[in-house]
Amino acid sequence: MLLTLEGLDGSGKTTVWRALRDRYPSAVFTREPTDSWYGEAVSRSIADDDADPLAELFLYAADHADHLSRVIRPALADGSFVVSDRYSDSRIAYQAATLVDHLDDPFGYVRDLHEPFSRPPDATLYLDVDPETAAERSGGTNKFERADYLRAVRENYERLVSSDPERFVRIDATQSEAAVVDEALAAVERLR
Ligand SMILES: Nc1ncnc2c1ncn2[C@@H]1O[C@H](COP(=O)(O)OP(=O)(O)O)[C@@H](O)[C@H]1O
Ligand SMILES: Cc1cn([C@H]2C[C@H](O)[C@@H](COP(=O)(O)OP(=O)(O)O)O2)c(=O)[nH]c1=O
Repeated sequence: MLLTLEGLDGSGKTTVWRALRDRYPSAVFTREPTDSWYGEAVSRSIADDDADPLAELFLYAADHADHLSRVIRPALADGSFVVSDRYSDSRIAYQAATLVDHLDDPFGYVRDLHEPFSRPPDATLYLDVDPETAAERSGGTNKFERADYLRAVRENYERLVSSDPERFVRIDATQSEAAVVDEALAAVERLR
C-alpha cells in the first residue's frame, strides 16, 4: 500500500511522517524531493529565485521518475507499506500555481504529465491548514507574498480532493500537533 502525505509547507506533514515511522517501524519511509542527485537539483532550483518554472517542473518530475523506479516500485513489489512525505499531488498543486502565467491549463498539464508513468497513491492524508498559518509555521521571510502563493496552491489541493474524494482523508491541521497526530494514526489504522 502506498500512503502519501500532502499539504502546504508547515502543515505538519513531517511531524505526522515521524509519528507514523515510530508506529510502523517496518514500513518504508520516503519523501519528495528525494535525497538523490535529482533531488539535489530540485533543491538548487528552489533556492534560485530566477529559476524557470517549466524547467523546475521537469526537475521535480525527473526526481519523481527516479523515486518511482529506485524506491517506490521495488518497495511495493516487496509488499511493503510505503509512506511518502509529498508525492505527485505536490507537483499538481504547486507547479500548477507557478505555471499559471505560462500555460493555458497548468493543472491539467501537470496532472496529465504523470498519467503515463506514475503510480497513484492508494490513500492520501491531506493536512489542511490556512495559508497564513502555513507561512508562519514554515518561517517564510516574505510572509504576505508567500501566503498569496500558498492560497493558490491550496485551491489546487482542493481541486485534487474534489476530483478524487475516495483517496483523500482530510485532517484539520490547525489543531494541536497531538490532535493532528492522533487523527492521522487513527486514519492509517482504518486504511490498513
Ligand atoms: N499542529 C501543529 N500545531 C502547531 N505547530 C505545528 C503543528 N504541526 C507542526 N507544527 C510545527 O510547525 C513546523 C512545521 O512542521 P512540519 O511537520 O515540518 O511541517 P511540513 O513538513 O508540512 O512543512 C514545525 O516547527 C512543527 O513543530
Ligand atoms: C515535491 C514537491 C515539492 N514542492 C515544494 C514544496 C516546498 O515549498 C518545497 C520543498 O518541499 P519540502 O521539503 O517537503 O517542504 P516542507 O517540508 O516545507 O513542506 O518544494 C513543489 O513545489 N513541487 C513538488 O513536486
